[in-house]
Amino acid sequence: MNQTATTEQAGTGAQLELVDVVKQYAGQKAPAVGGLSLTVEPGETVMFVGPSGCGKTTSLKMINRLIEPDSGRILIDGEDITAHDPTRLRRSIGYVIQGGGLLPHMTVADNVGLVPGLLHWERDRTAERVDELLDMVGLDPHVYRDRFPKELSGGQQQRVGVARGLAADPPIVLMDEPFGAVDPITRQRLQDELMSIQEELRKTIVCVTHDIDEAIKLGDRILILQEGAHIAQYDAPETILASPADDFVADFIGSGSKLKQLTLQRVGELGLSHPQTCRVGEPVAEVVPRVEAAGERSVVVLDERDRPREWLFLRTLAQHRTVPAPGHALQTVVDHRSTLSDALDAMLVSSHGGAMVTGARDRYLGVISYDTVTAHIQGLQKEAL
Ligand SMILES: Nc1ncnc2c1ncn2[C@@H]1O[C@H](COP(=O)(O)OP(=O)(O)OP(=O)(O)O)[C@@H](O)[C@H]1O
Repeated sequence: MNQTATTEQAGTGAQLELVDVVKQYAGQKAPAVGGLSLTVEPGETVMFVGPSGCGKTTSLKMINRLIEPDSGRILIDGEDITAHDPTRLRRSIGYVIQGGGLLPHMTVADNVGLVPGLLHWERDRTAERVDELLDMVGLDPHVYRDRFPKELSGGQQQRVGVARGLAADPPIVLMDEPFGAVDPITRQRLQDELMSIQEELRKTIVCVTHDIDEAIKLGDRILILQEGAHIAQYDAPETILASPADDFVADFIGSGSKLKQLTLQRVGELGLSHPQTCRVGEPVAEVVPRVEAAGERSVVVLDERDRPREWLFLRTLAQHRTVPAPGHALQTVVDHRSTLSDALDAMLVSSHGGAMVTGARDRYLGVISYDTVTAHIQGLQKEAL
């Protein structure tokens, strides 16, 4: 394990239980949430999906009492939190919203350190935690901690929002359409990052989304709700795809569920190849013979923290004396927990017929080739016949 992960290892998730929770807004004929009961196990990620207005957000916000339930009980590790002081409760549950919800007049560090500050953490401890979290969500603390939200891209703001939700190491994190406001490629990167963070932290995460593919990708279980927050199905994605409980669920997940298997299959489950690598700053005169001796025409460039920075043809590399550090962001990198459909997207912009694959903290693991993915898809298609 890496050196910065020590403080989070204790922070595993708590069990969350809703028992017959009801909410009816004034002036509404029927309850928005008409008696919802469910259990989320410690460390589990549960995705809430369902048609617009079915009560997803209301259900989520009752968990941290941003909305007060009319009746029912909400238990964290068996303890009824409806009796708790709501402000204290909200500090103990992480909350991530669309766009990040950052306070514009506060720096990135102050935004992330907000809840630790309210909990009276020592300043040094907060500062250390802020840097650790920025690093975890893929933002270099030295570059970003003193910036203001308006100096960040939408994806970066959302990353800060995720860091803020995790700052006080809460056992439960609620997310409301966390990646709804960013473009598809950024969204995919953020989803990948969340998966690798979750692999490390095992928080209990409840996340509302409109996107069934996102639910399939991120969820250990998916809660499909009908109007009034009535449960249509609550199961693992594989089960929902293979055996939808009824026509409502079948319609909701849509056609092409074989294709959705692609959304389920992870890059890390297929074989990776291991082409030659080199380091930023290494003399090109040493790299080229090594790569040529291996019979290869290109080389993966890693930085000092083992992160892939570039995938270069030798003819391009030969124009330099030392291996250069590219300034641009890479499109052809996928997390090992990314889905095959994400990998295919990344490969479409690659001239190497593949994508570089990373593990925890963006460390390089190997390369997945277009041929491996297409052979796998053909296998799936044969099985489906
Ligand atoms: N403050 C409110 N006052 C009155 N009715 C409300 C209020 N908030 C939500 N509702 C109603 O309660 C029902 C559930 O709303 P909720 O926002 O929980 O649904 P949702 O599934 O999250 O919807 P969406 O997917 O569109 O965000 C809807 O009929 C909505 O119109």
